[in-house]
Amino acid sequence: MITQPLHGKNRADIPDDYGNHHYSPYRFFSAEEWSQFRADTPLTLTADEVRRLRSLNDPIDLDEVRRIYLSLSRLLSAHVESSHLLFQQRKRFLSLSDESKTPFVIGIAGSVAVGKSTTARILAELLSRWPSSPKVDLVTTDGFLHPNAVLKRENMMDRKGFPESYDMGALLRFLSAIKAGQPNVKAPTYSHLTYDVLPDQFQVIHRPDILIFEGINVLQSRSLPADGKVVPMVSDFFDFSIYIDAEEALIHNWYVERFMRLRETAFKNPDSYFNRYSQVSEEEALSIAEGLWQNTNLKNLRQNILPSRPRADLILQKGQNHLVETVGLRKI
Ligand SMILES: Nc1ncnc2c1ncn2[C@@H]1O[C@H](COP(=O)(O)OP(=O)(O)O)[C@@H](O)[C@H]1O
Ligand SMILES: CC(C)(COP(=O)(O)O)[C@@H](O)C(=O)NCCC(=O)O
Repeated sequence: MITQPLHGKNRADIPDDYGNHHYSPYRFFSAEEWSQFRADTPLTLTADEVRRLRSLNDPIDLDEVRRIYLSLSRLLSAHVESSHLLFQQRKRFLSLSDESKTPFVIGIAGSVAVGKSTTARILAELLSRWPSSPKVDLVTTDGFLHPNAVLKRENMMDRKGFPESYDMGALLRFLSAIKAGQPNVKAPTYSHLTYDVLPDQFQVIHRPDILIFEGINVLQSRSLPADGKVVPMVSDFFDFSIYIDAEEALIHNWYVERFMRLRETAFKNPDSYFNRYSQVSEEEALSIAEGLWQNTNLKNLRQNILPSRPRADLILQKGQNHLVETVGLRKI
């Protein structure tokens, strides 16, 4: 783990597991250095609200919001403001009068169990409390998974989360409608309880100022189709993107710990897809969690998720206890 001050340093100067390149497109900061950039950004969340927003097994508290999220909120505020200015300038340049501003889209990527949902919810809440009171919506990509019936038919149940398990067409159409400023855009939803897409249940997104789009696949590129058609990537629709990172061994622990805690809580619900795992022995449950991690989530992390990290504008690198230790910001 990095202990020396990082301020202004290129990652290339620091020997670590990101590789020893001569040039790094990121500037890395320790959490303490990063926290200084909050300047006078006010803390608008209470300890209770943070507790309500965090996911199971995520110990984030007000200190972490102060250390990491206030600076991030300030940085995002600068990006949103400059995108408004650029929009106005382009409108003048093109002599347009009727074009209206479309949502600022923030993508959040990272492994299963790394804590994307907590980050997404904390950010959504902080951003919506800016003095300008922007309308902030949050959509997760799991709603765009193919239903279990399709995954089973295609023999892909152990590929849930892999690129082919999503309805990419629907996902790109959704983002395209959002960026086109369309009203009442429908996003499909997913239930972790039933482990399936919820048929006929949609989230309606009506012209937000900011959309946070969170999921393991949001920074992945698509392989070019054989017919040579040009297809957009999800990240083409992003104004800013964040990758939540941690060492494989830590995420592995978090996944298994969460599974064992869900066994004591959500899995006990008779409607839970995993209900049977609340009834097996602890040893058996551990081996099931281990199997899901090794055969699906770890493979996906190595093959598809981690390779998308270099596309992020910002990398939040977590250490023990889910706390962010290093922040990498892409150089402009
Ligand atoms: N089997 C499950 N039952 C209930 N909730 C779950 C289950 N798996 C994951 N979750 C919850 O779903 C959310 C998303 O989890 P995940 O996709 O692993 O991403 P992350 O941990 O990065 O937020 C988290 O809040 C997690 O606690
Ligand atoms: C639904 C998920 C793919 C996460 O999807 P996301 O919201 O990031 O698009 C993941 O929670 C999952 O179900 N993985 C499959 C293996 C497992 O049950 O852990």
